[in-house]
Amino acid sequence: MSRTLFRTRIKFCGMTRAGDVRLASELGADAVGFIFAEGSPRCIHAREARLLRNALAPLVDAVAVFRDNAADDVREVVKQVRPSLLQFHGDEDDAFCRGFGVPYVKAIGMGNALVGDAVALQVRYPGAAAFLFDSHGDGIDGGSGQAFDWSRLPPGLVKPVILAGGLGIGNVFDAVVRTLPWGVDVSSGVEASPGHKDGDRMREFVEEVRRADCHVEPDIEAGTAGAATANGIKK
Ligand SMILES: O=C(O)c1ccccc1NCC(=O)[C@H](O)[C@H](O)COP(=O)(O)O
Repeated sequence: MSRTLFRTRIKFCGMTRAGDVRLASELGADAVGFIFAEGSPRCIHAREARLLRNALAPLVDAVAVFRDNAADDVREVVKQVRPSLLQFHGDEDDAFCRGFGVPYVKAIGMGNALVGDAVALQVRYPGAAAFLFDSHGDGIDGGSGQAFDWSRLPPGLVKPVILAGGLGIGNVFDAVVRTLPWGVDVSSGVEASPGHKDGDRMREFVEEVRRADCHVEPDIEAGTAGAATANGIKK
């Protein structure tokens, strides 16, 4: 697809306030994330997420984020919140992730030394709708605000790639131009404090992603270097 016609998808994660959800919708975000991972400062109850979901505009996805939650917890969230996507950050296998009748995204922790190549990931998670690469692993948690080395993204993935981990106003332009992901996911980088988003940062983040979408590297346009992206989609 021509880069000029491509729009990098944006997910704002770790929502805890209806006003932030509403603003995300108005800014043109594609999705917001609700965290159900125990121990996260952004963790909310299914009942709260259900109310937050009602603040979401039509055509914006609600994503429910888990880390090794019990199947009953996931079922309860699916029932109450009706997310359009599930996102799994723990050691869940494909059978578990597929077991709820909702498409899922598998988060891959780039903090781990051994991530596996594209083939290994796709064989391990054949049901995944997309892979989200984040910085967690080796003592680092999801939503850490830490970036990883983007050159470690496994090339040749057929499924869409969502880039996460330490993105913010200062680096998301470079991140998009260098890795050409299907989408970007941010939490800490647009926050005033954990779970409380900063409206100005959210707006600037969207502007930076859109600026990157309009920025066509000559070598990418000519199809010489970097045209085949981490997610295998030529833009
Ligand atoms: O955000 C959390 O607190 C969290 C805790 C446990 C598992 C996942 C979590 N976040 C989910 C995410 O989608 C990403 O990790 C996040 O958007 C990227 O975080 P950040 O580096 O803060 O931008």
